[in-house]
Amino acid sequence: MSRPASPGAPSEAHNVLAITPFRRLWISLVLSGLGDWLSLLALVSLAAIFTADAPVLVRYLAIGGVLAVKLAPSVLFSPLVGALTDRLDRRWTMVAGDVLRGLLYVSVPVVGLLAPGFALPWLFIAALLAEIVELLWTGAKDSAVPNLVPRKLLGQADRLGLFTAYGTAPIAALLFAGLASISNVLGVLVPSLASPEADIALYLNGLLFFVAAGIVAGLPIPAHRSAKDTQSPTRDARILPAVFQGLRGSGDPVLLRGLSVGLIATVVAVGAVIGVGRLHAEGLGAGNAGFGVLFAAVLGGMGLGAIAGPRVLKLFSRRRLFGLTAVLAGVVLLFTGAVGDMVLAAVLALVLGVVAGMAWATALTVVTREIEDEHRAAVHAHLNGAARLTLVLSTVLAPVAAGFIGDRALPIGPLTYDLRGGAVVLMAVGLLGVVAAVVAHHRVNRNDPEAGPGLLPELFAALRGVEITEPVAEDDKPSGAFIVIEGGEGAGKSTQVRELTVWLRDQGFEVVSTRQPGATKLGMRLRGLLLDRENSHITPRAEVLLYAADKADHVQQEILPALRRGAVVISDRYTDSLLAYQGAGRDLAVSDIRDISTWAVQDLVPDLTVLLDVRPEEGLSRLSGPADRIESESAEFHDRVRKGFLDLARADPDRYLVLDAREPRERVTREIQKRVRALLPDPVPSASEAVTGMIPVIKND
Ligand SMILES: Nc1ncnc2c1ncn2[C@@H]1O[C@H](COP(=O)(O)OP(=O)(O)OP(=O)(O)O)[C@@H](O)[C@H]1O
Ligand SMILES: Cc1cn([C@H]2C[C@H](O)[C@@H](COP(=O)(O)O)O2)c(=O)[nH]c1=O
Repeated sequence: MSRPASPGAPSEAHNVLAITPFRRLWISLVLSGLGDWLSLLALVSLAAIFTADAPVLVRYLAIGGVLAVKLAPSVLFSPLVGALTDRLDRRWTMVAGDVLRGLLYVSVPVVGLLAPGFALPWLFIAALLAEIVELLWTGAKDSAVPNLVPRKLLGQADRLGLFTAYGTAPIAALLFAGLASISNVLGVLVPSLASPEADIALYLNGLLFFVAAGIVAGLPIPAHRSAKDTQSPTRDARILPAVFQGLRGSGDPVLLRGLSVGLIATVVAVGAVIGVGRLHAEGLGAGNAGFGVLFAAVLGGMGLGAIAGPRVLKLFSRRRLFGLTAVLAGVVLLFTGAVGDMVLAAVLALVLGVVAGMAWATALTVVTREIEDEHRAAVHAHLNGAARLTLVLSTVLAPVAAGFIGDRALPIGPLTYDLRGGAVVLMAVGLLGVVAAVVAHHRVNRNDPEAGPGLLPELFAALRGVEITEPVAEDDKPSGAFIVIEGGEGAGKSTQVRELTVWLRDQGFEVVSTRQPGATKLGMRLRGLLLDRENSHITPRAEVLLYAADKADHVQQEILPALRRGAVVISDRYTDSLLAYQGAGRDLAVSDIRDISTWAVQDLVPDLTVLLDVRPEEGLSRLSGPADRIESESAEFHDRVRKGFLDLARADPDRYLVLDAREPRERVTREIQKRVRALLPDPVPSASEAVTGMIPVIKND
């Protein structure tokens, strides 16, 4: 008799933390994550303390140097160590990595005590060595995870890993601020400590790493990667190629560039606070404790913003929300630099973190909703890489810039204003961030399918929880062009929608390619219902209404807004499918269905309908995969549908282009281009087909 698997068995678990070995690994990751962030804060503070009597330029350069040594290697070199760590024993690499890092961090205050003259150089050497060790440790950890977690839970483990890596930052910062605020007591209790808060933080750090090593030593991690091992998704992709290739790969480069610029602006704002935070807090009279609070505020705020982002203002366009939060981040940073009060600066840093986190989460929502499946992974990698790279650069360069600006006293009449380098950097980055975010906002919102009539009315309505619906005024005729590709199953509609979209975009037109059913959120659900073969019980009238509901939502939410902006909308199927499939195919009165569909689509008639005509047997034979509910209808049904389409075209020949879909697809494409060229308000000259830089504008007549 077979025994059921125990609830803790990896293959049975639904929550990755229910797997005991992974849970233990995770605890060790929390400890080493805390240690890592604590070491960053302590080393930056020590660099400031060791250079306390030096000119401000030297102090800022020392801080910039510590940040560069701590942050740059993991972003730039982590993909390179993957191959090396595959050859090392993973468990012992992690154990040795934790022990070595612990020893290196503990050595910094010890050397400071024994050889004060060598304290600063050793701080850099120890930090660099610890980062090199961390690279190997991370490689081993990434390839250990798939051994402890079944493949289906790797995504969950990856998300938890990311959450742990960043979530420990504000906790470590608060811990550091706590230690700093009792530094006087610590100094009295342990008089041998040169800089009590930083020294204690580094000793604590060592302890955290040693405990983490002890936990990992007991984990059942096979020594080497085996052929069947899945690679953990946490392993870093190469950042630079991801940044540049992702930018090229998207179907909507204007949107992607806008998202990149806006995100970079917010990330640079956060990096600037971290980079100049230590000496800025000192200028505000708060020292190490103030630095810890600023750090915790900005990174903790980011976490809160990232969680809150998808939940706030649900009725407000995500693209607009992204633009607004990016602009707000710049404005808040400007004030963070300008205020001369530590408490206010900390509150503003928290707000900055929240809006930056919201901008990040909102950008991801836009990508998930609007970037085509085949480009999405590349776009995610691009945004991730660009954000990490700019975070490191801005964190390192902000203190360098502040050092060169220096601290000055500006005489203003009888008063003097203390202008500190850190504050100037924060204000300048804030100002530049506002400009960059405004540009990003314009780019991202150029083709927003969700946007209401005006930003402020939409924002106020969303704040009140009311959705704004735009009435179609008589004189508010859409100015774009609406092209529909119709036909039976497998006629080549999607192929031709794709070709036409690329061709028109190359000519500089704004193109929205879409389909029925399934373009909106509701539409996707309806599509699932309508095409599921299990739903054989759907009655013909209900079917008409479900398809009509998809059309109503689609026209209101996507097609009309795009046409009003002047875009060319290309839809794979539209109302003629309803008339042909449900009217002719199901044998319902076509006139009834026409009334329902005209009402649903607010009388919107395409400027051109291309009918790709093919015998149903031939069209269906082109399709791969199991037939859906409609495809698996009888041959007679599909014959009636084909006849229904041809009857519609015959009744309105001016609006239709009927093409033989058995022709080679390139010829079909050329015929469609010929007809579309004549239709567009500013026709594309035949000679310009190879010219991609030309941007004809669709004008209002
Ligand atoms: N003119 C053509 N001649 C031969 N095959 C074609 C032609 N056009 C498209 N195809 C192929 O037929 C298959 C179906 O094409 P496509 O997905 O574009 O059809 P469709 O009409 O959108 O299908 P569906 O009814 O499922 O939406 C694809 O494999 C495509 O490559
Ligand atoms: C719009 C519309 C569609 N149908 C049918 C036609 C197809 O079988 C499916 C849609 O899937 P495809 O990917 O476009 O092939 O739905 C319909 O019966 N009525 C309609 O209005």
